[in-house]
Amino acid sequence: MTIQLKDASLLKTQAFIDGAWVDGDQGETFAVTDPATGQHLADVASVGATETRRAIDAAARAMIEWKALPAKSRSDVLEKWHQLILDNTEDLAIIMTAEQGKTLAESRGEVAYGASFVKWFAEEGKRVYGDIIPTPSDRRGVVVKQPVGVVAAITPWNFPNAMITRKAGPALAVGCAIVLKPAAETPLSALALVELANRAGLPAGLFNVVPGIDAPAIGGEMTSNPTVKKVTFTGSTPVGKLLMKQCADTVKRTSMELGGNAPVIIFDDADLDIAVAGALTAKYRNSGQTCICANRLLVQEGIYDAFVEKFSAAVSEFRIGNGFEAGTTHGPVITEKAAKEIHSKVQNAVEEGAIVVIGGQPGEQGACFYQPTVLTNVTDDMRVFREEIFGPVAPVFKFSTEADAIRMANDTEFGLAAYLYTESMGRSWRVSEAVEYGMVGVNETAISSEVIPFGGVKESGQGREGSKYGLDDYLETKYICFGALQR
Ligand SMILES: NC(=O)C1=CN([C@@H]2O[C@H](COP(=O)(O)OP(=O)(O)OC[C@H]3O[C@@H](n4cnc5c(N)ncnc54)[C@H](OP(=O)(O)O)[C@@H]3O)[C@@H](O)[C@H]2O)C=CC1
Ligand SMILES: O=C(O)CCCC(=O)O
Repeated sequence: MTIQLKDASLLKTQAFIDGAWVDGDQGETFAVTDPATGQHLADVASVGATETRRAIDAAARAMIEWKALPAKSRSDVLEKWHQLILDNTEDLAIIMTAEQGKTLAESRGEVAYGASFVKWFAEEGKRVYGDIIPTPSDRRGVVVKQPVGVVAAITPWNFPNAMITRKAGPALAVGCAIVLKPAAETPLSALALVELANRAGLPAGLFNVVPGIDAPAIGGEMTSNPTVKKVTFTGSTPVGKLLMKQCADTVKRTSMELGGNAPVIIFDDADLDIAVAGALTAKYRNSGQTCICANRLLVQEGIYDAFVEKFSAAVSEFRIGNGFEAGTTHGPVITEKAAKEIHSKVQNAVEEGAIVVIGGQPGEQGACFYQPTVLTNVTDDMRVFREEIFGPVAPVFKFSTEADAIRMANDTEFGLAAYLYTESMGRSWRVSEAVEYGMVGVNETAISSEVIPFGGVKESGQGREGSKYGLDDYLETKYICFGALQR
C-alpha cells in the first residue's frame, strides 16, 4: 500500500454491507492504480449480483426505522458526517489524488464541495412540506411527501466524492437507504466516505457500498430487483440509456446525469480577459474530465484571433504532472485508454484540416497524460464538435452572427451546460433562453455549488441534483383524501 494517511484506518478495501466490512463471496479483488505513476495502490473486494442483492435487502430493512424518525434526527447524523468529512479533508484529498490523479488542490476543493451537499441536505431534509388542497366539496385533499424507497446509485470516477454525497445526502435526509456502486477506478474515496458515515452513527444497512469490476452484474441486480425503487446514475450517455431500459421492467424512478457537449459562446462585445479566464476554467478543470467542461469554444469572428492568442498563451503556462507535486497545475487523465481516445479525436480533427496551436500529443510524463491542446480551423463535422472530448483539448470554432452561435450551440443531442460571454444585457437574456441546456452561465463558468439545480435536458439526462429541487428526486407525492367532514 503506498497511500500514506494521518488516519490509516480510512483506507478501506472491502465492501460495506449492512454495517459490516466484507469480502466478495468469491474472494475476488480488483486492483486500483495511480494514473500519474501507474503504481498499484490497493486490491479492493469485487462483489457481484448476490452481494448486491444482500445489500438491497439490508437497505430495505434499515429504512423502516430510519424513515419513521423525525427529520431532525436524520439531520443530526448527517451534520456529524459532514463535520467528519471536513475534519478528514487532507486524508480524503490524498486518497482522491492517488486514485483519480487530480491535483491535491483540486481534491481538497472537491472534498469541501462534496461535504457541502451533506450539510445542505441535512438542512433541506427538515423542510419537506406537503399541501392542503381546498376541494370544492365536503372533503379535504392532503398532499404528503414520502421517501421513494431503496435507492441504487452508480457513480463515475471524475468526481469520486461529490457525485456520491450529491446522491447519498438527499436520499438519507428524506429517509431512504442507499446502495452505491462506485467507479472501478476510484472505489477508495467511496469506501472512506462510508467509513465516516458509519463513524457519524448512521445505522447499519442505510448506506452500503458494493465495489466490483463486473458493473453489468451489479447494475443488472440494481435495475431488476423490485425492492429498489429508484436508480440514480452519473456517467456516460450510453450506459445511462441502458440503465433506463433495464429499469423499465419494474418501472423504477430514475435520475440520469449524463454526457455533455458544452459550448462557450464568446461574442465580439465580450470582455476578452474575463472570457479567456472563464473559458480556461471551463475547459481545463479536472484536466477536461467534467461533464460540464467546455467541449466547444464558439468565438465570434471579430474577437477570434485575439481570443486564440490570449487563450493559447495562458495554456502554454500550464504544467502537467503528478497531482501531488507542487507546481502541477493539471494532472493526468484517468486511464491510458482515455488518453488514447482523446488523441484519436485530435488526430481525426487534424486529418480533417484542424491546426494545432499548442499541444496535440500524449504527454511525456506517463501513459495517462495528454498535453493541454488548442485547435483552430475546426468544423462542425469533426468528432471534436460532435462528441464529448473529456480531456484537455479546446477546439475553437468561428461564428458570424448570434443566430449562427445559437444554431451551433444547439446542434448536438446533448444539453447539460452552456456558457456565454457578452456585455449586452439583451443578448444575455435572448441567448440564455434560446439555448437548449439545463444550465447556462452568463459571463461565468464556475456555476456549480450545492445550492443550484444541476442537471441537463435532451440526452444529457433528467432530474436535478443539489438545491431545493434535489430533494424531489428522492420523494414520492402522496394524495390523501379526507371525506365526509360533516359526519
Ligand atoms: N457525466 C459524467 O460526469 C461522466 C461522463 N463520462 C463520459 O463517459 C465516457 C466513458 O467513461 P466511463 O468511465 O467508461 O463511463 P461509464 O458510464 O462507463 O461509467 C460510469 C459508471 O457506470 C458504471 N457502469 C458502466 N457500465 C455499466 C453497466 N452496464 N451497468 C451498470 N453500471 C455500469 C461504471 O462502472 P465501472 O467503473 O466498474 O465500469 C461507473 O461506475 C467518458 O469519456 C465521458 O465522455 C464518464 C464519467 C462521468
Ligand atoms: O458530472 C460531473 O462531471 C461532475 C459535475 C461537476 C460539478 O458538479 O461541477
